[in-house]
Amino acid sequence: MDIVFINDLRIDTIIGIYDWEREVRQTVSLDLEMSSDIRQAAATDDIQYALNYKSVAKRLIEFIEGSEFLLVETMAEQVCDIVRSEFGVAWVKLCLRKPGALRHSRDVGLIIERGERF
Ligand SMILES: Nc1nc2c(c(=O)[nH]1)N=C([C@H](O)[C@@H](O)CO)CN2
Repeated sequence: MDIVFINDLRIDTIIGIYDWEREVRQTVSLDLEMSSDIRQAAATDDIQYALNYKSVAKRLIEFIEGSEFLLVETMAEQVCDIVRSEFGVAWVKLCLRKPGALRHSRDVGLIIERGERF
């Protein structure tokens, strides 16, 4: 299985359960691994046969900048839904970080995998 990845995609958004978090935008960081058979893109050298990481990033930036989730769990599920349903990705692994959210820790967050790994 081939993987197209995006690391440390940083996006400012409203996220969190506390009152102050509903007022101040915070940064979340996404690492994404997406299954993609790269052979046709490699054989043709044509972007139309590739999973375009720029298009994925643009869509996720637009989505997350406009969102106001309470939990990182909800954001993570919806990000994976978008990647799978809009970009035809069979399997995705997402690490979503919320830097500075917990005192004494660099970041917190979660790692989820959705779909079938071929
Ligand atoms: N499992 C989770 N735990 C917590 C979350 C969350 O989204 N998922 N959120 C918070 C607060 O918003 C926190 O990030 C503020 O410091 C606490 N725990």
